[in-house]
Amino acid sequence: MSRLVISGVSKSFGATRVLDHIDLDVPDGTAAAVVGASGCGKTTLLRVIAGFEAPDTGSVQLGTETVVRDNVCLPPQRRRIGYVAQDGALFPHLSVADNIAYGLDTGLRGAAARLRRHRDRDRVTELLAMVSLDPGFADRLPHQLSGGQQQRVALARALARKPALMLLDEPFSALDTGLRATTRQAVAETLRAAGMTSILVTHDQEEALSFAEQVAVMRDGRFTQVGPPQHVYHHPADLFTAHFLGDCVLLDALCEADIAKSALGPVPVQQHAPTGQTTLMLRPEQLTAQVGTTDHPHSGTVTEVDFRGPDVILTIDLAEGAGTVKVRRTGTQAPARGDRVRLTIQGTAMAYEKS
Ligand SMILES: Nc1ncnc2c1ncn2[C@@H]1O[C@H](COP(=O)(O)OP(=O)(O)OP(=O)(O)O)[C@@H](O)[C@H]1O
Repeated sequence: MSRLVISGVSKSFGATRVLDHIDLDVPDGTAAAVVGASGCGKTTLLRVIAGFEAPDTGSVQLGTETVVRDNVCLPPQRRRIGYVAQDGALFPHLSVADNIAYGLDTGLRGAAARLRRHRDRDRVTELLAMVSLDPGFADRLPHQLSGGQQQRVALARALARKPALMLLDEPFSALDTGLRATTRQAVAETLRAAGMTSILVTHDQEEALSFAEQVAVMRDGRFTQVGPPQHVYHHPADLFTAHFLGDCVLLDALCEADIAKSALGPVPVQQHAPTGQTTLMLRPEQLTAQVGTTDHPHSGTVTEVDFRGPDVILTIDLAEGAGTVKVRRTGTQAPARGDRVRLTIQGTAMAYEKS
């Protein structure tokens, strides 16, 4: 069992509070992603879990073991936790096999260690297979691998100790877009196949949403929201979280009995939404723009077409100066600049009290 439960963890450096009452429950064998802007405290949280920093207050429980509470603080090497850093941190002078075998090291040195590593060769091959690397990579040096391959070796090294929990600190951020997505998928599959509990720290919302069963959005050392990716994306707790997780369409709306009336007509909103003047939030893919209707009340004019490959983002000026909205459309047969379009909303919107 390797459920991770973090309760009331706070940490200050001098007068600056970097973690402020953090609670997180990661069920056994699942992945959580902590996403937030640079400097919000993500790495510090991982360092507290790993044992490189002691929190001022709070507790960390891994499986049946309390690794931090009050005066108890297990040293990192006794925590059964693997850590993969942003740059992989492989030893440049050691081969791939020796880098991985280092993770298997039991403290033996010299000839005994060499003998041990030789015996561990089979395990190295097994670990390379786990991270989808050919056994032929074993004798290469890290600089003879691509960035994505290096990160897989780093993961294999961390897996070698069979940790109960894997911590991943922005492990894909140095990779270019294509490699990033494939490496992320490979790592997620490896961890899933191993049934390992994990936490990924990232500043990339798409990465967080695709990687984990649970996403925690961090702002200034606090979680603004923790929940399944689809829920936090479609029902963000506040406008900060909404903006952080993706593009937003914002409209003024009058809200009553969980229906909001805006320039685009009435739309259902979340249960127990605020009443009166609100700010309405939709995702751009919730709007459809149909060309050719000129006199419909919920129409507008396309003023910008931002081509992004698989889709385009249309900027549309609403009729009667009611504002501007952004609409996501597939790239084929998208409206052109100057087209008049009729707008309709799909699904439920989120209404927030006007700030
Ligand atoms: N040992 C330390 N001593 C003093 N301040 C620190 C220390 N470690 C981190 N900080 C500060 O704590 C804050 C949070 O740092 P942290 O590295 O946790 O942020 P982060 O969200 O991981 O950022 P990034 O995405 O840029 O890595 C920062 O303002 C940082 O300068």
